Amino acid sequence: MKTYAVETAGLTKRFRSIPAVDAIDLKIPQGEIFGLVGENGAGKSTLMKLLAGMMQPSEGSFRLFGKEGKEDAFLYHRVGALIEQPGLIPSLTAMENMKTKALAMGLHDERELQRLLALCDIDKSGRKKVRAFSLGMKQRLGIALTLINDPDLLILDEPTNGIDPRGFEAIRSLLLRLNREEGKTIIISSHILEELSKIATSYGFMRKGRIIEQLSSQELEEKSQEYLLLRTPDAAGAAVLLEERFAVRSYRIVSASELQINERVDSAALIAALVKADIPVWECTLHHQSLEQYFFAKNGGERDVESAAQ
Ligand SMILES: Nc1ncnc2c1ncn2[C@@H]1O[C@H](COP(=O)(O)OP(=O)(O)OP(=O)(O)O)[C@@H](O)[C@H]1O
Repeated sequence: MKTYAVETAGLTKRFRSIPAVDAIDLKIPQGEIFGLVGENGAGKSTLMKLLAGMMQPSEGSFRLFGKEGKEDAFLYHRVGALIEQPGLIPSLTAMENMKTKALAMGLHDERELQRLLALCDIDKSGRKKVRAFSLGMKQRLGIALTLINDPDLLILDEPTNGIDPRGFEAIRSLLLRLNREEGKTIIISSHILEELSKIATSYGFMRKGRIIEQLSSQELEEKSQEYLLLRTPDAAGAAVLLEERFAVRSYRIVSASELQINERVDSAALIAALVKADIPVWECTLHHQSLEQYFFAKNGGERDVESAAQ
């Protein structure tokens, strides 16, 4: 049976009766890097705080690694969270910050702390105080702090926000290492899908407190690839021809007069074959949808429909 790191059922959090997280049913299998995507105010941080035990739900429940989240206090030792500010003490060094948190948790293994600092590439900062760190270094130290209790699930809220490309690359390779070599499940949020796409293995699109779509990186890749759009009065007939003559399986009948073809196909040969079969072709155009376009179609597109209806 598949083990889920996270399973939520109707998980809801309201602030003054307004839902910030609205009846979310979500399943995240163990071993994933789950990218939580959504615009500002979508409810990402609130969802993460609920899962990290930093907030109580108004309704609903969740399970972590198959156990009831809010009932099993021990379970939170399996979770490491970096939400909003990393909670660093600016007047201390990286190691002093690590020791302070470790002592508060009753842990004393200095060699392990040194290993974590090296893993997060922050071990060479020596006597430098945290206040002199770059944003990227602070975030990496923030991640090192979340690793002290060796959690199985890491919850990271926009850890790459405001970080330059080099800093981003360092965090990206760190997270991939934590996932692949140390087997950690990671939930990471961002409003920049392009960034997440370099890390995530699956995604949840969040809007107005709801998960509006959950899909794997492969599915997202397919949806954001090039496609051929065929406009014809007989989309169904064209689809049959496409399958029989061109062995194309990946297509979608968008409407009675539109066919989206997701596989590469010789468009000139296709048009010739359609015309020969008495299927008129009004238009045949190549389109490319970027990840960003896909994201905005999910967000802005639906908003436009709603506001037009109001
Ligand atoms: N403690 C709180 N009290 C009242 N309202 C809150 C509180 N925390 C969040 N909210 C509201 O809940 C909604 C979701 O906020 P949340 O911070 O979870 O979104 P987000 O997707 O993480 O956004 P951002 O990317 O800006 O952090 C927002 O409308 C926010 O104003």
